[in-house]
Amino acid sequence: MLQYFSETAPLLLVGCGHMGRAMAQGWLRAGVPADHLYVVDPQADPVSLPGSRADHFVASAGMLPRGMKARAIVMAVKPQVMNDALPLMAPFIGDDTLVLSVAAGVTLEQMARGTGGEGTCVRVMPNTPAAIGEGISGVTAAPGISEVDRALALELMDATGEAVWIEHEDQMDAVTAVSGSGPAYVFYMVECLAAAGVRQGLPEATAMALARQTIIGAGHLLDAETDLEAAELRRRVTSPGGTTAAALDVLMRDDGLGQLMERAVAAARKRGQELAG
Ligand SMILES: NC(=O)C1=CN([C@@H]2O[C@H](COP(=O)(O)OP(=O)(O)OC[C@H]3O[C@@H](n4cnc5c(N)ncnc54)[C@H](OP(=O)(O)O)[C@@H]3O)[C@@H](O)[C@H]2O)C=CC1
Ligand SMILES: O=C(O)[C@@H]1CCC=N1
Repeated sequence: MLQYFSETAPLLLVGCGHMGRAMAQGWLRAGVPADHLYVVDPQADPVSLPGSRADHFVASAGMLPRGMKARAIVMAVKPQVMNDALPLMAPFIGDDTLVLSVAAGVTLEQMARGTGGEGTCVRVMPNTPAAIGEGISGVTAAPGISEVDRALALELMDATGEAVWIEHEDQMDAVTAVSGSGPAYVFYMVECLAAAGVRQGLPEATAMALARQTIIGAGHLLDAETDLEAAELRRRVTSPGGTTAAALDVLMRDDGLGQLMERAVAAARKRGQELAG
């Protein structure tokens, strides 16, 4: 990825909140030199991004070096401010510039309107485990994107974990609902499991320690056992007639977790569609 950027054709991050910072950490870890990374954010706090250059953090686009054309601009602002934020980037978009948006719901068409049709738009849906190189992103663009730009978009997101190309943009709201929002479902699972432990008589701290490490350990096991499906790992916990079977009888019934997850993911996807503007 190093070959794509330079001081005069840098990587420009717009919005360095939870998601923007998580990605920038991944890029710096992947070897993007701090000299080749600029950040625009009203909060502009380089301390939050170790390894970055303080003088490359600016509070507004107007404070970026004049005449600079970015090789890639990654828009990580809220969907609701995208229509205002995109036109401000126009001076930094050249023929060669890739404009990526990670905003839920924001479509390629909306991006093209915001950039005035300049540059090449790419829509991405990452997730926050990107901060530790364990993210997964869905990436899509109009069919005419060049091989080089497609490779750059995938490499940018690969640097934060894995990246998968999504052929049809209309699947991006489903990607958002599964993997973009997904980490929150897992963290809520920790909260619910701990709360259930407390209800069964465990001290709060003990219940949280048990729930937390159970999710961490299960995730690592899933990662380590690459040949085994999640369903097989589940079966290996489940002794016939045992305790897990009793719990799964509750979770797997018709109105159980499967149905609840289906409704939750459908709600997230619908909200993504509503955020398009
Ligand atoms: N959080 C997540 O897990 C994921 C988020 N996303 C997407 O990432 C985007 C950002 O979300 P998230 O990081 O959670 O939000 P945050 O609010 O944490 O970060 C957004 C940042 O952008 C700043 N900002 C606002 N306007 C501008 C502007 N015009 N120029 C530059 N910076 C600006 C905000 O500053 P201020 O606070 O002062 O407004 C804030 O620091 C959203 O579009 C979301 O859909 C995608 C996948 C996962
Ligand atoms: O909640 C949201 O809208 C964003 C998009 C995916 C995760 N967070």
